This record gives sequence, structure tokens and C-alpha cells, in this order.
Amino acid sequence: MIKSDFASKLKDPTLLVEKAFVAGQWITARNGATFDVIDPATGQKIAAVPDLEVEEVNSAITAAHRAQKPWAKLTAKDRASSLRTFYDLIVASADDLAIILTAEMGKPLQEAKTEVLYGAAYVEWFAEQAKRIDGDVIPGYQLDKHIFVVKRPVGVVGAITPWNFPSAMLARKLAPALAVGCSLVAKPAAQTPLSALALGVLAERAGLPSGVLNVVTSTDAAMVGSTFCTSELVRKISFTGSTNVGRILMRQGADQIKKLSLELGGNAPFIVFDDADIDAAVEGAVVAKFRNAGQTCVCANRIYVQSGVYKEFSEKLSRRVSGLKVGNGFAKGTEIGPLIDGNAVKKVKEHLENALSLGACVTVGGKSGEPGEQFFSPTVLVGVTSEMKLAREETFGPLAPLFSFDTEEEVIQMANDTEFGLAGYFFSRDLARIFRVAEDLETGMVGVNTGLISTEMAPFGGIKQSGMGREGSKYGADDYVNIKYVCLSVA
Ligand SMILES: NC(=O)c1ccc[n+]([C@@H]2O[C@H](COP(=O)([O-])OP(=O)(O)OC[C@H]3O[C@@H](n4cnc5c(N)ncnc54)[C@H](O)[C@@H]3O)[C@@H](O)[C@H]2O)c1
Ligand SMILES: O=C[C@H](O)CS(=O)(=O)O
Repeated sequence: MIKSDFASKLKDPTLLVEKAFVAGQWITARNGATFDVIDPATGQKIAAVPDLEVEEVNSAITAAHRAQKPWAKLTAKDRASSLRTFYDLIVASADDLAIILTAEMGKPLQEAKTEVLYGAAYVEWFAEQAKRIDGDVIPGYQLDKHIFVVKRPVGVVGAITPWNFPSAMLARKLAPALAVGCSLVAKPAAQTPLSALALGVLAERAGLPSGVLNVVTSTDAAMVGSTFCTSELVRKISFTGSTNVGRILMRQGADQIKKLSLELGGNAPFIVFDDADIDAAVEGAVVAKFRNAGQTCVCANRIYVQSGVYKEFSEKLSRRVSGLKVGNGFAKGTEIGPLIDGNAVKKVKEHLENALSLGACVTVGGKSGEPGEQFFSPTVLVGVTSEMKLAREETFGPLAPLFSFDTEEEVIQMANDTEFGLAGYFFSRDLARIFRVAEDLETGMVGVNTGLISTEMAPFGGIKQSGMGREGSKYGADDYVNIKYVCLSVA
């Protein structure tokens, strides 16, 4: 066990596990291989976890397959009770889970705790929803015919999750899956496996039967994905990550017509109309752009400001951003943590330099940390135009580009001019405009006069190349069941 100084902060050190969770056992790789987990704020190794190979991934799939039918045969109430216990254990360990999350991902500790509780909220919600996976009784088409519609669990789910919300993105998948009677093999991002493994510890303590939840760790993500997609035992792939990888999984799953949930990339527009409450719009932009240092799929990637309020908004936003505290996620008062790795810093720099070369100007920020450090100061750019890379690509960092526009028609056209369609935001106090723009934005989710829309009670997901399926709300369960129709003939 790596005794990192963060581990000494844990009330319950047994939550920090450096083994994979397969068939209810904590295992190492057969060949003894491990990979390091690095604190992005310091570049220090904080743990080492098993680098599993295809045999071990198939063992996890087999375990999930063995466990699934007995799990599905429990009553909904029994599954609900297990998930409720799991929820209670997550909440009770939230402080420790947040410490582990900040250590491996870098986000400020308060944001990490918010993420842990947000993920737990999905477990709570689907513990309740487990008892409401209702079907239908439909009037027969002949006197002797009786039509019943039931919803049955899909079966074994292969779940692949990203590094930016390593706890909540797994919770958002396992909650509906287990609630309806599926079992699950999770593969967390190699950068952040510890949060998923800690959830495995708590699932075990909650009494989830062996094999219902498995967590495999590997640096060979492509191997895990193709193993999920080619195994006849895996009936569904639930993926959160980039659109490029989503495409790969769609292709690989096509041969077996795998059921898919894809939560993919975004390029969210954030629109400020001249009738907006500008101070509220500034606060909305800060949370929509700089939450998780800009590393969220629903971040405001393009900020469009109507020309009449452009000067006021850009000055107020720049002043607000200049006060954001950058630092180690464990340091008191930190609001902007490190980016996940050097490539993330490189991408932000590339987008910034491209914009500057095409005429944009920095009003605040624009600086990266010392070489080898992953910090980047929260930055506001003015004079941004659609020709710049950051208009077409997801920056995934603390860079707020301000575009100017004149008319509603113009900004709707610009906002929708992207292959992505995950989230969109706008600020306006004109009710007719609110209904028009909410209708016209080509996104799966819209925030009106708010920059934060993520909740377990609403259907989270995108359209176009931001994915398919929904997570959260009653719609979230639909992705983990098959509908079965029974026609009973009895005179
Ligand atoms: N829509 C959402 O809810 C949501 C949430 C978080 C992140 N994202 C998106 O994820 C991206 C950033 O996260 P990321 O860098 O971890 O994305 P990524 O696609 O590189 O990795 C996501 C997961 O896929 C795995 N992976 C990588 N290559 C794979 C392959 N060939 N086959 C199978 N699995 C593979 C990774 O190991 C990781 O576990 C951004 O585009 C962001 O918008 C979307
Ligand atoms: O990266 C996007 C995740 O879905 C995080 S959140 O749901 O917006 O908090």
C-alpha cells in the first residue's frame, strides 16, 4: 500500500483499495502487473492498482453473468433495500470518498464532496424507483386474449466511465442498472480508479451479492471495451466519455446489436441576451464554465453575448474570474484545481494561442503553471469568432471565450452550428423569448437563467453526436430494461 499523506487524512483507510473487485473478491493481476495513480496537483504517485488483462476481464463478466439472474429474481423491494443501504454507506463515508477523489483527480475538496453526494443521490433515487418499474395490462384484441406488458432487466452491463467525475459517473450507471435487476462490470478511467474501487468496498458492505458489481482496472481500455462488445454475456454497454470512443464502441457493438447508452462530448453554448439580469448571467457563466476547472461535458464552451451588453458582461465576468483561487484541491479556499494531465493543459494552450492568432484578446488569466504542473489560470477571451478552434472543439479547461451577436436568429444559428448537442444555457427575462429559444436550441438539456442543471431527478443526456439514452429520472431506468409483451389466451 502506498502510504501517501492523503491516506493519513482518511477516517476509514480501508476505503483506499489497490486491488480490483471481481466476483466479490479483491484481486491482483495474475501476472502481478500494476499501474500508478498520480495526483495531478503534485505529479506524485499516490497508489498502484492491478493492470488486468483479458482473462481477468472475462472472469468479471462471467461472475456478473452468474450473479445477474438470482439478483433479478429478488423482489424489487429487496433490491431497493440493498441500494438504500448502499446509499446510506456512501453518505456516511462522503468525506473520505471526497479525499480519495481529490487525491486522484485534483478537483477542490468541496467540489469532490458535492460530486460524491450527487452520485449517491442517483443511488437513493433508483433505490426508490426499483419498486416502480411498472408494466401495463392492455385490453385484448379478441375476447379470449389478454395483453400484459412487463419490463425485464437487460442482463449484464459493461460500464466505462471517465476521469472527470470518477464517482458520480459510475453511480449514475450502477444505480439504475442494479435497481432493475442487471449486474455490472465497471471499468473506470486509468487516471482515477480509486473512487470506483471505494464504491466497490461500500457495495460489498451493503451486502450486494458477489458478482452483482465488479470493478476492473486496466490501462488497456481498448481491450476492455472490445471484450465487453464481443462477449455474448454482456448485453449492454453504458459509456460516458468522448464522442470518438463512443463511435468505436458503437462499431464494436454492432455485430451483436448491443444495447447502448452513450453520454458523450459537448460544445455547450451559453447565451446572454440584452434583457438578461447581467449579474445573474455572470454568476451563471462562472459555474457553467469553471466548475471542475472547466472539465465537465456540460461546460459552457462558447459564450455568446448580445452586443448591447457585451462590454458590461465582459468587464463584470473578467473581474469575477480574476478573484477565483487556483491551487491544490486540498488547500483551503481553492476554487480551481489542476487539470488532469499535461495533455489537458496542452489543449487549453492550443485553443488559446489559436484564438489569439486570429484576433482574440485576453482580459484575465492566460497563464499556465510551472513546467510539469497541471495548473491553468481561469481565462476570459474577448473578440472571439467562429473561425477559431475553440468554437468547434471541446476545450475541456478554464477558458471562457466571449462571442458577440446582434440578433436572436443569428445566435440560434451559431449555437446550433455544431455536431454536438448535450447542454445549452441562456439568460433572458423575456418570457416569449425564453419559450422560443428553449425550443430552438438543438441540445438534450437547456438551462434557462441558470448555469447548473445536473440532478438525479432529471433526464441527463444529449442528442446528435453527444450521445443517446438518458441517466437519472424515470427515463434513466428505461435504458436498462427490455419490454416484454405477453399475450394470454384464455376464454
Ligand atoms: N456526456 C457526459 O455525461 C459526459 C460526462 C463526462 C465526460 N464526458 C466526455 O468525456 C470526455 C473526457 O473524458 P475522457 O478523456 O476520460 O474521455 P475518453 O473517451 O478518453 O475516456 C473515457 C473512458 O473510456 C475509456 N476508453 C478510452 N479509449 C477506449 C476504447 N478504445 N475503448 C473503450 N474504452 C476506452 C477510458 O479509459 C475511460 O475510462 C469529454 O469529451 C467529455 O465531454 C461526457
Ligand atoms: O462531465 C459531465 C458530468 O455529467 C458531470 S455533471 O453531471 O454535469 O455534474
